[in-house]
Amino acid sequence: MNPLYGPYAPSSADRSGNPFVVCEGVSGVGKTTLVAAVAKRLKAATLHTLPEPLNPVSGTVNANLRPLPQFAFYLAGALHASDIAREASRRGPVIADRYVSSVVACHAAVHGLTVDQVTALLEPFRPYLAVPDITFYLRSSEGSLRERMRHKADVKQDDTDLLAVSGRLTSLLATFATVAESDPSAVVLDTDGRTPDDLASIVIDHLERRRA
Ligand SMILES: Nc1ncnc2c1ncn2[C@@H]1O[C@H](COP(=O)(O)OP(=O)(O)O)[C@@H](O)[C@H]1O
Ligand SMILES: Cc1cn([C@H]2C[C@H](O)[C@@H](COP(=O)(O)OP(=O)(O)O)O2)c(=O)[nH]c1=O
Repeated sequence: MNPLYGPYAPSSADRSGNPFVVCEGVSGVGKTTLVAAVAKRLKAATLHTLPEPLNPVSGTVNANLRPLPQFAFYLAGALHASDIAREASRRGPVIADRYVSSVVACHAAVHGLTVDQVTALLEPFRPYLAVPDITFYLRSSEGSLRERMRHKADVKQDDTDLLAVSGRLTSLLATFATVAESDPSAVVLDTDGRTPDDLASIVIDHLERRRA
């Protein structure tokens, strides 16, 4: 029996037709910039996975917890992000900078797990997780990524590791691709040679076509 009832049940989602949009991809690919550009044009609420109050302790958690408790920590972030998304989508569109796909893809890549194993662990919590209408998986060449990373604000240990730890970028690209393949909301967005504004127009076009 599904144990997510009573106090464990998700709050009712009266989204009034407001879209829940997600941007995914590796660090430095341009998620935060695109989320800000789309939010400005759509007057959408934004959220980030990991949300507050968990976000500031992620470095300590990554450094000190073994893989399973680390997963539980990021899962808590996704569950809380779902609550934030449900609440905000009562009032208007919502766009998220990372969400459940990042939890699966990052955790699998960092700990050398398969996407299937991490997905199985997540499965009992699915009924609680708000379902995105559309998830943009941002991609870029390694050259563009290195260039963007040089200018990125607030670079953390995971960001440095992405390009410094041997095989990390390759495995993250692979886990994101695997997650995208089984995501019915997935749209792959190539970002090379496109400005944040170009990309925001593409995102908004997709949303308008979905509504039509
Ligand atoms: N489409 C783009 N073309 C060129 N540079 C970009 C683009 N999108 C973002 N950037 C730049 O790349 C860097 C990383 O972007 P950011 O949005 O912080 O990435 P993420 O949130 O995916 O880590 C920033 O300096 C940003 O200005
Ligand atoms: C959401 C999530 C992020 N991460 C990692 C990915 C990022 O390298 C790092 C910080 O994410 P984030 O703050 O979104 O930074 P960025 O702007 O670099 O995308 O945390 C995980 O390892 N597991 C997760 O579940």
